[in-house]
Amino acid sequence: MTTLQKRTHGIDINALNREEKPDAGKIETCIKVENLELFYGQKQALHSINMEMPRKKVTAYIGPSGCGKSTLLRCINRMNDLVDGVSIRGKILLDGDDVYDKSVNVAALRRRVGMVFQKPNPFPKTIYENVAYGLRIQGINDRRVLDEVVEKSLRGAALWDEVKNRLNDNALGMSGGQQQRLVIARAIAIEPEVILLDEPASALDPISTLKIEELINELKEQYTIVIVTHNMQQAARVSDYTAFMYMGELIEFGETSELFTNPAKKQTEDYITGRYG
Ligand SMILES: Nc1ncnc2c1ncn2[C@@H]1O[C@H](COP(=O)(O)OP(=O)(O)OP(=O)(O)O)[C@@H](O)[C@H]1O
Repeated sequence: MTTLQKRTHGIDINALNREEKPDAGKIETCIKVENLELFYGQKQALHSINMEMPRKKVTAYIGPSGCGKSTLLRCINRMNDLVDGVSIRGKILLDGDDVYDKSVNVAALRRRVGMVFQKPNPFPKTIYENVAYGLRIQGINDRRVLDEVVEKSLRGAALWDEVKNRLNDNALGMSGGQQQRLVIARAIAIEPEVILLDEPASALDPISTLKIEELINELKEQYTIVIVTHNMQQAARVSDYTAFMYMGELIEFGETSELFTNPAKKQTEDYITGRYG
């Protein structure tokens, strides 16, 4: 083991040296970021970001507080459009089409790119209606269709067995970890292509965190996942690719196993070995 590996703060390097490299097989780009710059008013929060996130893989954004991780994540489904005074230059291509193109229907984009936030945000409705919500607003009210989607989505979010006998209970009565999986079920019910997770486990206890991490591992069979996390161990455990950001710049992007064991940049090494951040 190299000195660097010893210093990577408990990150299980052996787990990273997976036999199956993420690049085994064909890698297709799902999301391509080209020269992306973002300003909050006069303040520049993202500086010429370029990266390609592979399809059906997990990409993690890491970096110290305020480096722009959430800002970059929120560009992918244009959540930043809702912030006053934001201006954005550059492109984000989803399957080759620029999400910032004038012709893009933002509601349709957000159906393709679901999002889960740090704090679970179920609606004050039943468990069933939380999951059915996205279909209902598309005008789908056929009970058989809804039943099927609700069950499939709750199974997909590893929650079905825990809630199948209480689907009509209010979702606000669930534990935080269950609520977060419910919100993931709500996101997958409308069959998005991409799921954005903004620190999805930071408000949860260790067991719920583990469940979310296992779930992420299962979800990448079907979805392209981008996750913001403060927790480097979590990035190392759940992601195939990692982007290290610092002060609005993308410092390094690559396979997680490579970035954590053999970072190309001194700044990345300093961060993952805990010298700053
Ligand atoms: N709505 C906003 N208006 C103005 N400035 C903002 C806004 N949101 C974020 N910023 C600023 O943009 C920069 C990047 O913030 P962002 O939240 O993207 O960073 P982050 O890496 O996700 O941080 P954290 O890990 O603390 O959540 C920070 O300087 C922040 O203060």
